[in-house]
Amino acid sequence: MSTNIFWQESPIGKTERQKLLNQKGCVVWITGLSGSGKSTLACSLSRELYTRGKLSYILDGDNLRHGLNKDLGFKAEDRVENIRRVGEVAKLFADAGLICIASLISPYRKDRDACRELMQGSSFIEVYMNMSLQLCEARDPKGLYKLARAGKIKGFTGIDDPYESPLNCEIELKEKEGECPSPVTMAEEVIAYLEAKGFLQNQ
Ligand SMILES: Nc1ncnc2c1ncn2[C@@H]1O[C@H](COP(=O)(O)OS(=O)(=O)O)[C@@H](OP(=O)(O)O)[C@H]1O
Ligand SMILES: Nc1ncnc2c1ncn2[C@@H]1O[C@H](COP(=O)(O)OP(=O)(O)O)[C@@H](O)[C@H]1O
Repeated sequence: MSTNIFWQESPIGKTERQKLLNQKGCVVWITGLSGSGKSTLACSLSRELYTRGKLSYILDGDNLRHGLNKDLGFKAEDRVENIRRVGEVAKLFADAGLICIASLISPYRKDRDACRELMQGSSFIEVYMNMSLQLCEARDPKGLYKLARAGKIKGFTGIDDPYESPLNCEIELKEKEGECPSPVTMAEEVIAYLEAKGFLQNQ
C-alpha cells in the first residue's frame, strides 16, 4: 500500500505510438476451458495480424505462470490475483499501442469484468471459446483432464472447479454441428471484428 506517489507524465503518449504503428491499442481477451483452443487461436490471430503488418503480443496464462505469476496456484484467490495482474499488464501493452492477446481460462466473470473496466471505451474485446467439456476432455493434450478425473488434480476447471461463461462477450466461437471451425477461420472472425471497429488503422 504505497502512499505519497504521483503520476509521471510521458512526452510521447498512446496517440503518438498508435500513429507510429498505424493501429489502435486494445485487449483481445480469450476465455474458455482448458483445451478449448485459446492458445491455438491466440497464435493464429497473432500470425494473421503479423502478415497484415499489425503488431500484437500474446499473454498466455500457462506461460505467465512460469514467471510473473509463478507464485500463484489454482485456489480461487490465486486465480483472482492471476487475472488481476494480467489485466494490468494487458492494459500496459494496449497503452503501448499493441493488440494485446490475453489467453487465460479466467473462469470468474467478476474478474474478467474488472479487466474490462480497466480499459477505455470498447477496447476490451472478450472472446469466448464456447467448446463443450466433452470436446475439451476428448482433446486433453496435456493429460490433465485424465488426472483430474482420477482425483490426482484437485480443483480442475470444468471438473471440480467452476467456469462462469460470459453474458455479454463481443465474440463467441463455438462448435457447429459437432465440428470446431479451424483456427484460421476463428482468427479471421476476430480480425473482421477488429477491422470493423477501426483497431487496424489509425486514420
Ligand atoms: N486446477 C487447474 N485448473 C485449470 N487449469 C490448470 C489447473 N492446474 C493446471 N492447469 C494448467 O494451467 C493452465 C491455466 O492457467 P490460467 O492462468 O489460464 O488459469 S486461470 O485463468 O487462473 O484459471 C491450463 O492451461 P490451458 O490448458 O492452456 O488452459 C492448464 O494447463
Ligand atoms: N480450431 C481447432 N480445431 C481443431 N483442433 C484444435 C483447434 N484449436 C485447438 N485445437 C487443438 O486442441 C488442443 C487444445 O488447444 P489449446 O490451444 O492448447 O487450448 P487451450 O489453450 O484452451 O488449453 C490442442 O491439441 C490443439 O491442437
